[in-house]
Amino acid sequence: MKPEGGLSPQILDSVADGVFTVDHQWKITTFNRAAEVITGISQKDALGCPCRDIFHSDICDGACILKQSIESGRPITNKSIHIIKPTGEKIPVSISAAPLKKENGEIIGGVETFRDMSEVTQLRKELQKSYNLYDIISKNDSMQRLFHILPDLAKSDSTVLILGESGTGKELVARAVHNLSDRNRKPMVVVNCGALPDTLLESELFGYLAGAFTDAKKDKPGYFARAEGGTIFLDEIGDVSPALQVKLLRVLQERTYVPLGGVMPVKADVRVIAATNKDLETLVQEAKFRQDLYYRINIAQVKLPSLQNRKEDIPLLADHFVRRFNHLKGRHVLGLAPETLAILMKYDYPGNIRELENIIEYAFILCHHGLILPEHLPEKFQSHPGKDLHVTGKTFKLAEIKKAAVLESLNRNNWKRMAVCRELGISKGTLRRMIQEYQIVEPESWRHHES
Ligand SMILES: Nc1ncnc2c1ncn2[C@@H]1O[C@H](COP(=O)(O)OP(=O)(O)OP(=O)(O)O)[C@@H](O)[C@H]1O
Repeated sequence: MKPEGGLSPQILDSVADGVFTVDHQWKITTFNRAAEVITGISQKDALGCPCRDIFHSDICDGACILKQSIESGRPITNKSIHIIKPTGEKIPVSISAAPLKKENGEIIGGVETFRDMSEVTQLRKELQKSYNLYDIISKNDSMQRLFHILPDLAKSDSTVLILGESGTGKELVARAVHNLSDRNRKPMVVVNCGALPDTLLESELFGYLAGAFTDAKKDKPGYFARAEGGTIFLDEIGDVSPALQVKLLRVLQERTYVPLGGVMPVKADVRVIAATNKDLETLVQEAKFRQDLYYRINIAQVKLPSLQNRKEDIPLLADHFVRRFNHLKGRHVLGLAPETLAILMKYDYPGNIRELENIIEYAFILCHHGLILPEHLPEKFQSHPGKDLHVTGKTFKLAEIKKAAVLESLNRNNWKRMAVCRELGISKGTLRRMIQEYQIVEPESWRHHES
């Protein structure tokens, strides 16, 4: 029998993709052979069931693509989601949805096709393994070369100098060198040399003995002592004063240092990794950085490219941060919508990877499930603030987006306003003003609840 909407079961069964149709009550009216194979549910059991009972997908609550397509009257293609089989197995699928129309144009339900992506996902995972070394993610050529040499560099025990703009992953690379080295059972101590005044930095690095100064009641070990047997990471080495540079040179040359207030040198079995976002050669020419120290630390040099120069990494890194924040915040955000990725690919990232990470963290404030859309990005990406935004072909006003975010959060949190403020990161006063401005009315059913 040919179901309403004109889809012939014989033709559908010869299609390799899963196909099903639903009526206005989301009850399944067609379910082809491939759908049976992918879901593990027979056509007999599926027909007449609400589609969410069959697919248990991560978008059934809230971000249903089929619903969006039926409501907008437009097809939606190639969205990646997961469905859950009766065995509990989670299957990655790529889905497309379209409204199902009668010949007179009346919408009578929807049709969805889905493709099993398990094999592709497995292959992608294997490929991604080669794009990942101790949480450093990159497919960029120069980074791939770095991945290749890093294990040998780590084992060599020599001093490493890491150069790169702020936020390019210098500390991450230092950690990988430490973890890949034979010192990995001992600590890696991180020192931000630019953050402390000179005298304090010296006592923090080398420690002091009781009586070294008025407040020194007892001996205090410094960072070098704490890193004994392990690694010290001297970040912002370009900011160290000339006086302290002499003392660092001594540690590197003689492997000893003298704590403040002491006379006897103490042995230091510590590997030094230094990093800077400054141009050390220029500092040497300007006599602001000692040449002999520069030669001592510049034995093995690692240069990290800016994100601007490895834009091919943006999709990988964005995916990585989505996974990380899903894990940290217990969410099920699916990833970036193609139009969001297009916006992020065009941006310059003066703050490099740290800035991309912050952008994704911000998007998690507004996006709770489904895909990260352009309106979830920080204000600077909203191309015409106050004017219309174009999202997936539909036109929204910025105010409409904010209203939708507030309304969605109120409903999600059962109109508990404190919870909404926490979720959206706004004050109670701001929420009150937004409710008034957007004329949001609390439904009758919640009035008697505490808010
Ligand atoms: N290649 C990468 N893959 C995954 N995450 C990265 C990568 N590079 C940097 N990050 C992340 O970006 C953030 C900044 O990295 P990191 O602190 O290592 O940069 P940095 O160059 O040391 O910055 P600064 O010079 O400001 O100290 C961290 O959260 C780090 O985990």
